[in-house]
Amino acid sequence: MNLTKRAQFLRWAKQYGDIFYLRLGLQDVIVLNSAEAADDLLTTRSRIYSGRAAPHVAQDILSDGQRLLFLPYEREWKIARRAIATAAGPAAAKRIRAFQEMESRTTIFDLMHHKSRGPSHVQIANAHGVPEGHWFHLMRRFSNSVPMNVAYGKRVSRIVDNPQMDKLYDLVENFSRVSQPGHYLADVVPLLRALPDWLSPWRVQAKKMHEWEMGLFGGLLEEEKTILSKGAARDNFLNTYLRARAAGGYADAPGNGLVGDVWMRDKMLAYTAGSLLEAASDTTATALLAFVLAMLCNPDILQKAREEIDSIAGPGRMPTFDDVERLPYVVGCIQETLRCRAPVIVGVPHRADEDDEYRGYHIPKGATVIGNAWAIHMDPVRYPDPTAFKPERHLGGPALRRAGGPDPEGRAHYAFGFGRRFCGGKDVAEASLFILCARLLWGIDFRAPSDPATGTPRLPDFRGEEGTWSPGFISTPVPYDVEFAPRSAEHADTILRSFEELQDEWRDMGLPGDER
Ligand code: HEM
Repeated sequence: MNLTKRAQFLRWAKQYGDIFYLRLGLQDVIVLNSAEAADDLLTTRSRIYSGRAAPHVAQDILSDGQRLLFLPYEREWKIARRAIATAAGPAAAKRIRAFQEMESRTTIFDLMHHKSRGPSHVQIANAHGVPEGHWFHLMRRFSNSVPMNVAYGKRVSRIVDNPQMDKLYDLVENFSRVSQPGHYLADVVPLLRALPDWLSPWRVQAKKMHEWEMGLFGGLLEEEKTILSKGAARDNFLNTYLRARAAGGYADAPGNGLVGDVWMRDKMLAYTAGSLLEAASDTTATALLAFVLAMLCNPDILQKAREEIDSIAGPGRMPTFDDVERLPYVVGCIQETLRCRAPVIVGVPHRADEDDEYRGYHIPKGATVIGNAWAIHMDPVRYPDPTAFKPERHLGGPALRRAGGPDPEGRAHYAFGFGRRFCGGKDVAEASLFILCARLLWGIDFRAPSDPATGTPRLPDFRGEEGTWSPGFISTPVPYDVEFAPRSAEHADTILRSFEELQDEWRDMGLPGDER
């Protein structure tokens, strides 16, 4: 969604109240702008509102109907989602913490050594328009390495020359662009779908994009199958699934959809594993980049968060997951980042699968229903002074601080969505954010470079809109420069020692060490 449309949505929310109706082409669209309306429909009545209003070109052609995010609320989605829960649900998230802990040590080491390469590096734009050598890539490496490990048992060990990671970020950006409502006329005018290929360049283009996506997702599936054919049983989503499917009698299951009504066939499996990658990488990276910006724009809050960390961990010891209950203000900073700038800024649209009535309005079957996270997060009743960054809003006890879940009571924010379509990796995401943000605050001094002419920090405005955040489905900060350094010689020593020990730990796990 571009900036103008986003601003328009908020203006309409202010003008027309917490629920309004739009017509986009032939599509009925209902926008829910308050927590109450979104909870009432998307959570309490989730039996009706868990479908997806999938754009025809992005789902039926580009994804060949296999992308989890846009699957209708039917059998295929339930099977895929159950499989994801075993790999990234709350129980799995506890196991994944060990890997996140290790990757955070690498990232802290990388940040400590990061040097901006000066103005010339800005010329070489890498994946997603981020300059080569920019610190954004350090956060993206971390955010991509976690789901790479969950889905495929791999890790991203380099900070440059990661073709699979670059392609993934390109793929997410492309998908985010082409799945915008109305991007293709054929999305809103179904008659056009009957035209032959020679009159439908959009279809030919989308089929090519599908082949390009399968180059990544299908290639990763084939790699894992080859590993498995040599007898290697590994503890990752694909390997575990392929073994279970073989035990269920379907070692080979080419094609789309399900086999035996229970198992995903290959293409669906490739897309489901790929969904883990695409759902986890850019969202987590965006939250991390927004967190750093929020801290830089609010030095008093940064100072307070540091003091909390310093009160529990000295320079000789990094904070760990066991410290989470003792760091409520740091957790509050993370929650407040997600509230002020939810990465999926207006949420992923749901679909009404039946006719319904709500507060005297008729909601027709097939309507797109949007839980507008942005408007909910800017509601001055729920969040007084909503544009201000106030971590203390979230200090209301463990449930409120940690919540973000499908429970409508006491939620800190709605950045992870609604009801049965609620984010499939929320616990993994929260753990990634906690461990990296806590360690960043603990060990690294970070500041915006000063403008040589004025002497003031050169920084986009966290509360601004134009020029700070990218347009699109995922609203990420545009690249901004930061200078990083260890907070003290003792902190540097701890980070270095931990990084050196880590190399043996990677080897023991059969994973590549950090190539620096
Ligand atoms: C800060 C990080 C993240 C944010 C803000 C985020 C947010 C979201 C949102 C808003 C949705 C759509 C919910 C709805 O339709 O109401 C979603 C879906 C999903 N997320 Fe996340 N997510 C994050 C990280 C992750 C991670 C780390 C994983 C996996 C390890 C993950 C897996 C998924 C999956 C599989 C879905 C698809 C749900 C479906 O359509 O059934 N997400 N996420």
